[in-house]
Amino acid sequence: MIEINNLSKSYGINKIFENESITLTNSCIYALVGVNGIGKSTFLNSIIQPSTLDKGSVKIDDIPSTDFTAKYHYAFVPDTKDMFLNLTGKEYLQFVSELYNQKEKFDELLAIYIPKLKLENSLEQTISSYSLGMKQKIYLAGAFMSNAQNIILDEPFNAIDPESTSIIKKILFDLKDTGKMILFSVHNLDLVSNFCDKIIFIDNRHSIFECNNPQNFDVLEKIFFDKCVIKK
Ligand SMILES: Nc1ncnc2c1ncn2[C@@H]1O[C@H](COP(=O)(O)OP(=O)(O)OP(=O)(O)O)[C@@H](O)[C@H]1O
Repeated sequence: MIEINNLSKSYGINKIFENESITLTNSCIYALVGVNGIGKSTFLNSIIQPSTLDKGSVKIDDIPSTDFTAKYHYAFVPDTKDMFLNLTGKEYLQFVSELYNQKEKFDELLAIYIPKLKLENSLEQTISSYSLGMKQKIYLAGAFMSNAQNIILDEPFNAIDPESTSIIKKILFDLKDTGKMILFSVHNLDLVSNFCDKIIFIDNRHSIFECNNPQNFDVLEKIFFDKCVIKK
């Protein structure tokens, strides 16, 4: 569970958020939606980097995000694909496993996620040699294998083919069923119209509002055009 209270954030004179509050509950998949440059990554970074907040507070599983132990309660995959390039895929996953104290379950989780993500033949290669989609999948595998309660993903479906998209959605569903909170940002409404439980919109005035997923692309698109698109 993640509670965000009175979040305010500006970059110089560019005000992104002012006094925004929202609570993200367990056993729920949230998609974060808004036009380019409105503040989706800024919102995600506000959760994981408390020092970047101008004002407000974040609690992760009731622990203030400023407390170091809060870090063990979430796994975050940023939108950059250039992390840990000199490690092999397996070394990266071992590193994440140790970080999150999941060493004992490493082999079991590896056997679950790696075949699903079709990374069996790449584990011994360095991440630098991976394609964009393979990099994305190894970072996602790390998040899944961390067993963190809250999974936060910036554009997880970028560079992912339709087959793997479907597999990753199924994995997220399964993780939700074990009680996890999942939050991800997305540009493509098609991807979420029949997938997540709730949509968090950042509207054209940088206000955050949440709604149940209407499970209908046309309805979702109408909300997006009415509320999120910046009118000239
Ligand atoms: N480090 C920074 N310094 C200055 N301005 C920034 C910085 N990071 C982001 N911004 C600005 O903040 C605004 C929100 O950026 P952010 O990356 O959060 O948007 P986004 O919704 O994730 O965009 P996109 O959909 O294009 O990925 C943009 O106007 C961006 O230019």
